[in-house]
Amino acid sequence: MSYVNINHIYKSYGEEQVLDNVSFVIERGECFGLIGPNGAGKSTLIDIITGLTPFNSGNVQVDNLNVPTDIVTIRKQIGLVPQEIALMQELNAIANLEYFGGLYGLSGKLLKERIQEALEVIGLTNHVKKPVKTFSGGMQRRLNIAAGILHRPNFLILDEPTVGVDPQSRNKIFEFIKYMIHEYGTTVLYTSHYMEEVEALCDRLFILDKGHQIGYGSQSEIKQMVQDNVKWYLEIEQAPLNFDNQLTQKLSGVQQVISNQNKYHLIVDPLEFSTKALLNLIADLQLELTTLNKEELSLEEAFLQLTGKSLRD
Ligand SMILES: Nc1ncnc2c1ncn2[C@@H]1O[C@H](COP(=O)(O)OP(=O)(O)OP(=O)(O)O)[C@@H](O)[C@H]1O
Repeated sequence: MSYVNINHIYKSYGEEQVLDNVSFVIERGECFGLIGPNGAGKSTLIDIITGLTPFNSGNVQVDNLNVPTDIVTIRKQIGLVPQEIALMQELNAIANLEYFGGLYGLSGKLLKERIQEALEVIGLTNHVKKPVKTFSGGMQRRLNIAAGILHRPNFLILDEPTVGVDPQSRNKIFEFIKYMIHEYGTTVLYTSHYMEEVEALCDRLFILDKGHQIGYGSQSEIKQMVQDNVKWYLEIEQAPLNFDNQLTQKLSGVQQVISNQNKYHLIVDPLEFSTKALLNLIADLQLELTTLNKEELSLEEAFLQLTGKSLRD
């Protein structure tokens, strides 16, 4: 059942078209990934959904309510965890959460209970008395998240929640997201530049680049969009140092080589690439091939194929 409907959204800042006919649906209770290179328009879209930025045309609905007309009711359902840490550095964790809980209209016993639960699910119960300025980056990120869930939102929007956090804090954040979905049926919109995170958390996703839809659907649907690209994995005993270059220069259709010691991943265009030519090259160089397998592209590889490798300003 759809929970968020984004229909034909256009948004410009002056001359710049920042969102160009963007449409997608987020199902109730799913973790939906919104990914794209820098400047793609992800934060602008989040600002539109949360009623912080107007749009030029199209319509946005959350739980059958319209943005911006019904934004006051919609906001009660939303927990927004912004990219920037929004905490009062001189105050401790409890005082910060009391402040944010107050903004959501919580008080007394209920507020105390919600603060305790938020601290537990995000793993901060042992650090409640120290001022936030003494917290590590990961602890601050986790407290930032706790502040966004005190009112038990149906719809949790996490804008790059793992920037600058260590793997332990990142795992805790992942556990927390799964807990919210499992325990409360929360719908999650998750943006990140880390493809392996989106791969692990999100069943469906939308890829945005310079305001345009590049891909939309399940992970396997996205990977099928680049089915023209195939990945081969090979292991070679004692390969020469320049073997990477030989693979790209001497074989046609090799688009990318990722190597680590004697292990090589080749992304190739199957219309041009020939395994026979690869085997001939290995034989000519008198190398010993120990493994050769065809592999599925990772989400990151599919993303790079779809959005290209040119740097964004
Ligand atoms: N308030 C604003 N005024 C003018 N242009 C803006 C404004 N906010 C964003 N933009 C422009 O809109 C485009 C999309 O920006 P946005 O921040 O939405 O992208 P993003 O995908 O969130 O990027 P990042 O991954 O770097 O956070 C960029 O070109 C940006 O410069």
